[in-house]
Amino acid sequence: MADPTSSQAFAQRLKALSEAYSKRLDADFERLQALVEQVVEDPSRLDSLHQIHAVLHSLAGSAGTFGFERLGRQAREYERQINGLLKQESIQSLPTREWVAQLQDTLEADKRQKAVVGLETSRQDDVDGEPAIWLVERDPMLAEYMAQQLHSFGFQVRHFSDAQDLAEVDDASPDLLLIDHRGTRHAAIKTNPVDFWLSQLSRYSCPVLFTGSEESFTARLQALRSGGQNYFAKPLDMIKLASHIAQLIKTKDSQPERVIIVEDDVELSQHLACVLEAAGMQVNVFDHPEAFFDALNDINPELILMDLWLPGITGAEIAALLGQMERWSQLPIVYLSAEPDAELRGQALLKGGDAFLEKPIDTDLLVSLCRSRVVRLRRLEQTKTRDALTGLLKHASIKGALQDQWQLAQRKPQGFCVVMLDIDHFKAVNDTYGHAVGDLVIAAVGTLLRQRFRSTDKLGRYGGEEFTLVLIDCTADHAVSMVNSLREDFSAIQFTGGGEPFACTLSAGVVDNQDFPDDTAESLLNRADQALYQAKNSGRNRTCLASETQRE
Ligand SMILES: Nc1nc2c(ncn2[C@@H]2O[C@H](COP(=O)(O)OP(=O)(O)OP(=O)(O)O)[C@@H](O)[C@H]2O)c(=O)[nH]1
Repeated sequence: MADPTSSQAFAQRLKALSEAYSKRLDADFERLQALVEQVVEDPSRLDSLHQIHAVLHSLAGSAGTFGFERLGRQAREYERQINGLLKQESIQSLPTREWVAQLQDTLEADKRQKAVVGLETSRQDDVDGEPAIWLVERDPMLAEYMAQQLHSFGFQVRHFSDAQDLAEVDDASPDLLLIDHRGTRHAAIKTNPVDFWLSQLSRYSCPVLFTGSEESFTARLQALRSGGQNYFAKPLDMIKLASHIAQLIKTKDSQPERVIIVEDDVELSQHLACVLEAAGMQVNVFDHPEAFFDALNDINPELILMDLWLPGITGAEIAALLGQMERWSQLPIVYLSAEPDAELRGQALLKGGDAFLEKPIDTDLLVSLCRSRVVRLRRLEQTKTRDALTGLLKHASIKGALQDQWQLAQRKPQGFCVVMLDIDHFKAVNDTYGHAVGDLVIAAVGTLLRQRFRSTDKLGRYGGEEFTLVLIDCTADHAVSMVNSLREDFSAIQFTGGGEPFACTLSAGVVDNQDFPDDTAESLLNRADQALYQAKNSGRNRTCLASETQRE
């Protein structure tokens, strides 16, 4: 583990933030105490009860995020009880002084054993080109905390303390909006929050995530109806949130859908290709099946649009042949047909295809059908090939991806690099802070990798705390510099376990396929591994290049 003092600026900032929040808690408690006294003296003071509710609501939302988890939970429970009283508009069972005393005790206990399991960072500098998140959060301290943490994953955060400030900004260019569902003083938020957000957000085309203080079905449904792609209840798990954001934002850089059209009407296929390419897809057209079968591996299609009647063969027969090949058996196939015979259509579907698109083809329908089928296929692939903790390719998949890349480079010379990465002294992280904190560290590597590299690169979790990258079209110099920048970012991330901040480092071994033209995929991987061990043996927290050490 890196010496935590190496991130002094961060530690100071974190400490200042934590102290400021503690002060705010003291002020909240004073206020709570005064309000409770008012209600005890005069039980008809519904206004005071409303204010108690507001203080508890704010505590419930923010305390957990700053590490006062039990305090947050207790405040949430009292908030729930007051909600019940407010609904009845009567103060039968008063919020007693005991509540405040209990909250105070919990606060002291949380302070004594502040077991923050979270992630903070010292990374402060804005970098051009980093995805921009616009954050609407009325609690300035929570906003600063969130911004700081998201920054470590390479996001620029612009903070708005109220949705109305957001409305005053002329451009609407964030990559993602992260909004507290109650993040405005506007009166409409109380009466019709869904309509309020729909009208506020109509000019944005980026993904929207909502945060909120309640974890309930209603809160989630409201966020969904307000245009949110997801909802995160406070206290926020910043690693999950950052990982989710990284996935959503990645779509900017995501690969085009790979579509094959098999159609003997050349004008029609060119027209369809033109429409799909204009929608950003990558299209290959074939007018006879042999060439199509030969090209499958290289194109690696995600959808086939198939004419039902081709010279000498039917589209349904091609679908049946594909179904027999393990690699292509799940590939979505859409028949292009003007076939009116329902029985024939039914038989074609039984042989393999998934759907029919009527000729003449409605181009809007064509685009949305292709897109939705590919999205579904990618999701399915994701669950089969991706490691749940990191979202990276699993062991067998990254090895398969390396093999595919190596084969491609045999046919069409292309430079690529293989990188083996390993977290330094990771056993000590597990031993000191527990397996759950270790998992967070592994997950953070996954998120950083997905954030830092292109979608064309292959990123995998080789096993445990070891990662394999296949960087396409990449020279050794470029790979080393990217890995070094990744290592630097990672070492700036400040984790905390058992209340104690700590940082981790990475070691890496890199090999360039062009330095070893006679190597197999397996031996390239071994060379990267040997280079990694050289990095470990020469002090860790560094990158070694195989060509420097192993050229025979
Ligand atoms: N938390 C967690 N730990 C894991 C996981 N997979 C493997 N590990 C642990 O990772 C640790 C790897 O430790 P070692 O191989 O000894 O290496 P190291 O401590 O990182 O030391 P160096 O690599 O030499 O710097 C072992 O303690 C494993 O139990 C996982 O999914 N989660």
